[in-house]
Amino acid sequence: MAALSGKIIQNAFLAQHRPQARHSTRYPSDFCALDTRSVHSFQERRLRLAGTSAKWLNTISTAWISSSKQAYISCNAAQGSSVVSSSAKVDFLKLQNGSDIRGVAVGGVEGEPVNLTEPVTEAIASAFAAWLLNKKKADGWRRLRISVGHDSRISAHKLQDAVTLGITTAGHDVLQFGLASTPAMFNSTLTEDEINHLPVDGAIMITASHLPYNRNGLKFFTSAGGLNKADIKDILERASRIYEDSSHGSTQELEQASKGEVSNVDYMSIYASDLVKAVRKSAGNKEKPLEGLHIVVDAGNGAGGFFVDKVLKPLGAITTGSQFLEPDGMFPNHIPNPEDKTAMKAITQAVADNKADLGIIFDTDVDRSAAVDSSGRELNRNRLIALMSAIVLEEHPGTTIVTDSVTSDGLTTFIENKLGGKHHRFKRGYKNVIDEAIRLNTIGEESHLAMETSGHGALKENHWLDDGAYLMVKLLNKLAAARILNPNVGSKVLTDLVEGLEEASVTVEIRLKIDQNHADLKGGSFRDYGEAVLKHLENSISKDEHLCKAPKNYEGVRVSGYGGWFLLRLSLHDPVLPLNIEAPSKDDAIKLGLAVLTAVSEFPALDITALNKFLQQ
Ligand SMILES: O=P(O)(O)OC[C@H]1O[C@H](O)[C@H](O)[C@@H](O)[C@@H]1O
Repeated sequence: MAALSGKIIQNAFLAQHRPQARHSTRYPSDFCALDTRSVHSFQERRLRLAGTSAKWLNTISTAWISSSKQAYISCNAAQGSSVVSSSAKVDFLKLQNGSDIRGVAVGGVEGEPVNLTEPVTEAIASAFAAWLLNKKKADGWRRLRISVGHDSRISAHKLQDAVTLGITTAGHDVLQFGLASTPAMFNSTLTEDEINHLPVDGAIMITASHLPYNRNGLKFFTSAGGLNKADIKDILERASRIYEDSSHGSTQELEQASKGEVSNVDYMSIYASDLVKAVRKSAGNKEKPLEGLHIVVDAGNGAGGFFVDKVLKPLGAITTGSQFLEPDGMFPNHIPNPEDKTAMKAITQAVADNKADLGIIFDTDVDRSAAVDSSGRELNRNRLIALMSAIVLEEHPGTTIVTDSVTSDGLTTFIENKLGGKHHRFKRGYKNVIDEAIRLNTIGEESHLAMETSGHGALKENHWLDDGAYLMVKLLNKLAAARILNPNVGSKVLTDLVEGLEEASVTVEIRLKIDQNHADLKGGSFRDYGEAVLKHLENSISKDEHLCKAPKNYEGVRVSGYGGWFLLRLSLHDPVLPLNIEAPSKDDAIKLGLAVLTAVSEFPALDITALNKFLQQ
């Protein structure tokens, strides 16, 4: 292993810039105009590349980004990364966000310095290749094929170039997919297609999901699924060593550098055609099973626009009124997030304006989704889980549905009493939920669906891939099958499936921040502090006769009372204690909130302003 990663490290700083020369015509030739004969350290060479990228980004900005304000920010973006000094110390581990990598890729936002620079990204990509090679060491040294895709962010192209460089200089080949969805990237590790050199050994998606325009990140996949936290830590540690060691390159090493090839593949067409096939199959192989059905899509200017041209239209659906399909990394219309109220309002409005039968909304990288029925009823959060549970339980009676921790009591009753399934309410985090469903199957408890209220959902039949487009395809399958029997049915088929789901009239999430610099932490971590808050809350609850701790709970403190419930837990990533409350009335919600307030106000490092505000409303 040491020798293997040594080889990668060596190759990584033997960077030459040939891959750019092979890029598609999208790249202006001056982008590759680097003097590869002169010898520079790994970081210096990458800084020169960053400068060149700035020029390139300016050149393409009018095509890539529509408004002048956006073009200005894109220039800023490149400048932000090019000012990083080659001697700057980089804390790679700070870029870890659970099982993803996230950072600031665009400068200009106060207090948010760029930390996901091109040299850093390049080192991470080299490290992923080294990690992947190590995983496949049974095969011996060989050239890997890695697919690279990105969402619509304004830093997408410069990071794509950095990733490509990191992989090719390590001697491996890159398949560039361009604008792609996260699930499609995973899928490319499974697709059998010799002509397009598929499947790939690994895939990298450049995305920061719904986060603001200045962020970006990386997600990694192998055919076994998304990498876990430990893998990401391993990759970041390798990347740090690659970055640090880079100043030791020599002329001779540069001469010997092995370089991978770069090719462009229209993978989204391949991936989308599988979705089309799935819907046709559920409608007895009818060519246009959605003919006459009006479906509007809101891609939020992310990567989901393909769903209209490559999925819905071939299936015969009418898609007029679909909106925000064109990629725009400034997200000028709304945050591409099916949990966001403004985003849901936008798609609901589009359904109403167009008198559509169904609305579909995706997040930026299409691993999450939600729907709206023809009456404007939102099918997201608990309702979407209920709907998917109804579909999956028809196919697999009695199966266990694994969800995140903030799902409602009403959902449990619905799954268990109405649908005859089992609800396993686990932890927050899509990876946690998916891994738990996989674990249940390995210990003999059948589970076919893992879903979060955030709109992440994965099915066993789809390789446990959390794919927002596939979730919507499951809804389309249902519609297509129903229309075989009655060509006039619309989204009522779906709405009827969630009939009987009890919903609280008050649903709120309040996020309580922990001040990490507060003296009350006594030098300890925010996690320790948060745990202490939770312990204290648990004790105080046990003395309150109106409240009852949930008998089974996997994170935080979940309590029933006053006809509703609350959950206080530690955020997966941030120094925050999110508090979810659901209650039949505002009065009941306030009673639950007050029970929390009484316990947590003894912790001065906890900012309870948001809770007080809710209680005083
Ligand atoms: O714990 P929180 O701060 O609420 O964040 C929880 C969320 O974190 C990430 O965004 C994960 O991708 C989600 O799957 C998860 O739901």
